[in-house]
Amino acid sequence: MEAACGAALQLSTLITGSQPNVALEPLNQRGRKEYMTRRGDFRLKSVCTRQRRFAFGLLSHSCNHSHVLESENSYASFDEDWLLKNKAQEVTSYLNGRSIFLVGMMGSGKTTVGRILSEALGYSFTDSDRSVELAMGGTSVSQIFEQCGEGFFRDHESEALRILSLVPRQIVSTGGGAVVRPINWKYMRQGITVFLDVPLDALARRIAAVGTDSRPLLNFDAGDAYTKAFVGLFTLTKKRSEAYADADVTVSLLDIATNLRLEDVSDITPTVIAIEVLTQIEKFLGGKSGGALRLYP
Ligand SMILES: Nc1ncnc2c1ncn2[C@@H]1O[C@H](COP(=O)(O)OP(=O)(O)O)[C@@H](O)[C@H]1O
Ligand SMILES: O=C(O)C1=C[C@@H](OP(=O)(O)O)[C@@H](O)[C@H](O)C1
Repeated sequence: MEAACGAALQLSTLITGSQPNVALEPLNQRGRKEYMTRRGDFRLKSVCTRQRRFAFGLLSHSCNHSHVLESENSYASFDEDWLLKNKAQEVTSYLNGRSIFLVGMMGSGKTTVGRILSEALGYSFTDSDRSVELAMGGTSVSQIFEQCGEGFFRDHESEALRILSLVPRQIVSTGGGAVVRPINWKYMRQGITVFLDVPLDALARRIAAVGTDSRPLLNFDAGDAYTKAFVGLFTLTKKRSEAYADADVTVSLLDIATNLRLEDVSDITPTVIAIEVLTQIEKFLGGKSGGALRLYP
């Protein structure tokens, strides 16, 4: 590994992101939620297991369930995936091939949401951490930190982003610390930068669920997984919040939850977050900021 620390990056391996063929797996019990309007309010309710296709009263669905649309209560629901596809189609022309760089803290969903976006847009998906690992012959990020130090990892992360910035039509999930180096912004600004803003408590819960082993900056000796994650993320957030705010677009889970009248951001599915990413990008690029396919009023 000592030798590997000094080895030059194998640049050719850096741009081999996986292709957009990833199936969306439900992340919680609610899975594929459906959103219902009731006199303009949105409520979450599962009404039918088959595909529905309508939004806000513009009915065009293939489900015979009798309560999908009720004129008295103005019920209408739509399928998240259908909405995502339509939004992706709308945004494609505005993007004009530009890549999307997702930034945000560890656990903010850059990889999960990024894969969904790549599939919807027909873009390739690359995780910059995986690019660094590939360039280091498969050595994990944790091992690189342990054996070569954070500075070494950051140098290779910058090189990975430089190369990735040359490639159009891709979704890049960046490492949480990529925003701290100004040079990385130069690379990421070749595309559109999107900050996934997730409350600390939700981040810590997500990371605690999978453990801190693969995240060296959160892997302290003391405390349970949630406490380690929360304390580590809290410290890092203080140092990074200004940098994240430099992203072209911010997608705030708290804002989405407020608009959808959800009590807990954990109830927001990755697909809904992906839709909001596209909506905000469209707004940023001067599109019609939602138009007929808005997620909420
Ligand atoms: N919207 C979400 N709701 C619930 N869990 C999520 C959501 N997005 C991501 N997760 C989970 O959180 C963890 C971290 O997500 P990940 O996409 O790997 O984040 P990042 O790439 O930003 O570190 C994973 O276990 C993932 O399944
Ligand atoms: O926040 C950070 O400094 C880091 C985030 C990690 O990536 P994810 O954000 O994908 O977990 C990885 O790059 C490394 O452990 C450092």
